[in-house]
Amino acid sequence: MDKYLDFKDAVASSLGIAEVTTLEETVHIGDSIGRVLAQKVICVKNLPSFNNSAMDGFAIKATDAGKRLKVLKTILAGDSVEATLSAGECYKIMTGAKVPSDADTIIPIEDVLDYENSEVTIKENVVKNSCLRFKGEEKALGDVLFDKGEVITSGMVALLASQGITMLSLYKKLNIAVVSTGNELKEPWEIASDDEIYNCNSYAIISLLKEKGFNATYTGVVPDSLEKSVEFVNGLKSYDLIITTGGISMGDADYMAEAFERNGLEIAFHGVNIKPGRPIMMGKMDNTFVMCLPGNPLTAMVNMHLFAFPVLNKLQGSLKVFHDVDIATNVKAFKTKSGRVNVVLGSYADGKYCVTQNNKYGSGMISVIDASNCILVTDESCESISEEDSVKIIKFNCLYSKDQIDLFN
Ligand SMILES: Nc1nc2c(c(=O)[nH]1)N[C@H]1C(S)=C(S)[C@@H](COP(=O)(O)OP(=O)(O)OC[C@H]3O[C@@H](n4cnc5c(N)ncnc54)[C@H](O)[C@@H]3O)O[C@H]1N2
Ligand code: MOO
Repeated sequence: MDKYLDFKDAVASSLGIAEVTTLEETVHIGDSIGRVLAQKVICVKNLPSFNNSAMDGFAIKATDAGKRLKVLKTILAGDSVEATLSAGECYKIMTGAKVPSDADTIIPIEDVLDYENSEVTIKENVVKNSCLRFKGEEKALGDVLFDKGEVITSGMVALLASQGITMLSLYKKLNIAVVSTGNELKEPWEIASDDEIYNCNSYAIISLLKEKGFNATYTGVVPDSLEKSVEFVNGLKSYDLIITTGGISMGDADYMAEAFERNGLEIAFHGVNIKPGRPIMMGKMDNTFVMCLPGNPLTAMVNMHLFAFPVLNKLQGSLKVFHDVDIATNVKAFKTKSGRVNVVLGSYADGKYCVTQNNKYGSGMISVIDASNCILVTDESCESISEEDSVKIIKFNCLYSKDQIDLFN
């Protein structure tokens, strides 16, 4: 960790080595929400698949405008119909019902002049084809509905179901190991003395991964021993991704970098010119992506939001890799230290961003993560953000974008 890498280079480098998972599985559309498509989806049923009425009313020929017509029959949604109109006739028709080929216009029931004894008078001004939905006008056979890499939304499920498509090829969910390090850690269900602390990182990270649609397995705490760390890491090689916290800085018990290197890790970077998160390390060990985050709880969570999710999105096969930002008005001025990238915790509501604790908090703190719902990133030249400044923020529950957006303020 001799030289700290530029933030943008670190992001580019981590995304550069992240390869989309190759494993796929077939999943029912009912269980597909938030998952990533591993196939293209082509339109197999015209949408709509027959000409139909958009309103309850009368199906007429536009040339019969102004005439009094006999209502030949009533067509309900689902009825099969044949063209049987004679001169001076029309159909009564319901929303969604098939329009016979001898009618070209629908007049809503509230727009006819009078309707009694199976006869109806049509107004003079009639626009041909009005209130008629044409076969294939929305999507036609052979159209590409979705590309590989789209993340399934409820709107997509509606379209898939409307096509009679129930089973999808999706990328298998990544197999993620979440690891903590350090002899000082006790699990939350154990008794911790005053000299010991509870492991909060693993539980927080797994919860955050779940919030964003990923699954993860907690694989335990690596003790402060190089030998044991090497052995522990060796046992994690079947995972697609390993996320560790702690043991990655310069302390006497910081063994993570060496333990992974001894297991064949190719380091993409170790140390980034950013606060919090300076000691972060990423790399690849054969086909396993490795993220070693600093142990400070605030740093670990902020690094997850900023560094981890773009990589996770790419590994999972999503086309939407990059953070989407929201624009907010800053309500309270605050200072940042120039010469490095800063990640500033804050709260967003009603179009406004408010910095957490005047940006005066330590990386070891835990409560400030809960007191915030977004981050803001400042570049190396930034020394302060003023009241009323328009700022770019990344919400903890942000969406992701296909395009890389400049995050800096
Ligand atoms: N001489 C230097 N010292 C430090 C530097 C540096 O550049 N030079 N960097 C500092 C920065 S920045 C950070 S961040 C920390 C990160 O250090 P590590 O990643 O090695 O983390 P640890 O030392 O193992 O732990 C730090 C802190 O976090 C607590 N921790 C660790 N794991 C958990 C967990 N699962 N749940 C709750 N808390 C955890 C741990 O007890 C420590 O208090 O290094 C600075 N030092
Ligand atoms: O990454 Mo550390 O948390 O900057 O103190």
